[in-house]
Amino acid sequence: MSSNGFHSNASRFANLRSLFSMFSSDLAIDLGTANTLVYAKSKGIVVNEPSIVAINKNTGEVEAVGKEAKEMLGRTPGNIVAIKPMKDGVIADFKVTEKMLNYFIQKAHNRKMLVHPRIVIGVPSEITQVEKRAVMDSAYRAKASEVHLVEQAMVAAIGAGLPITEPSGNMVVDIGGGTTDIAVISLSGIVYSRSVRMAGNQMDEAIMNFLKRKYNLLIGERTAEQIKIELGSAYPLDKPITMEIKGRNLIEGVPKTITIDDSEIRESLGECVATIMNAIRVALERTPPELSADISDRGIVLTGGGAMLKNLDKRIREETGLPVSIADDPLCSVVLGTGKMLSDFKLLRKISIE
Ligand SMILES: Nc1ncnc2c1ncn2[C@@H]1O[C@H](COP(=O)(O)OP(=O)(O)OP(=O)(O)O)[C@@H](O)[C@H]1O
Repeated sequence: MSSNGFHSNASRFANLRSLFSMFSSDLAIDLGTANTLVYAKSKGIVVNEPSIVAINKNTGEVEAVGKEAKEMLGRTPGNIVAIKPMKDGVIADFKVTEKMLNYFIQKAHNRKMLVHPRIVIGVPSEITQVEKRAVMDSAYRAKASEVHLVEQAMVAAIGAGLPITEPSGNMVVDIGGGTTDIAVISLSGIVYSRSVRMAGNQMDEAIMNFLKRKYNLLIGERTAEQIKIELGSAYPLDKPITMEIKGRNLIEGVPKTITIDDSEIRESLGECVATIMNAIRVALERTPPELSADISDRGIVLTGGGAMLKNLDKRIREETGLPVSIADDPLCSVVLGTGKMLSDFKLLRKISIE
């Protein structure tokens, strides 16, 4: 063979290989109520943005997605609406979810139009058949070649590094934006799982309602979330903290600033935290005794953004008497666990829920 022939064969091979890798750029997605994260095989997390889309009402065109759209939340002019297409962990607005998914998939692939990835998506455990279909159809329409669904709590446990393939009990509580997913896992199987529609978003709403009721102060969603993150807690703090809050007085109709402390916000979150505590208690009651013994040794692992609510771990420890730990990177546990499935098809087949 001439050296030219060799070179052209070699370069053809290289082209084929790069074409193949382009087509095999599989993705793992945590399609969350609050945030969508995308993990690309061999690259890691390539998208981590709020699940928000800004749409121009006149043209129907997407104006912005993710971080840029979040900036617009509550500040849009009349012709633009900022939409959160996911509610309670599932699709509330099919069309907008599809647009968002399509945008993030293109972004993950640097806008190479020809890519048809296999996609693994983490969904809440109590998702209905109709909701499952909707998630899958959105991914297929966003040009996926294959779509697999996995339970968020299962992949959160994998992402948090729990030894889920061993014959011993592991308990994970994933507190996201729309749902809290609780699971007891052993031998790669879910022994018990429950998804309650009580998580970060409902905490934001509780703060908004509390300030409206007690101080006649109207605040936006973004401010409520900031208050929760800075001041919110589930158990008394060692050092009390206060915060200045700006909003609109409902009676006078003018901007107003008030100062509140952590105890008031803890009180406003009381019902939300109690609902999560109750779901954990029920999960512990329904766990078979052998696995209960494992859990009392290993404890409960918390994942999801809500796991970072101040002293939530302490509150769960106090009320259950069990060891409680927070995953190293709670906001990324689901996508990291889902990402691991891209190179472990045997485990994926076992845990896939379609
Ligand atoms: N430090 C913090 N304290 C309390 N809550 C927090 C903190 N940081 C983030 N959060 C909350 O975590 C939530 C987002 O968590 P996450 O990204 O895990 O949810 P998600 O996957 O989008 O939702 P879901 O799993 O319900 O679909 C938001 O409600 C956010 O306000």
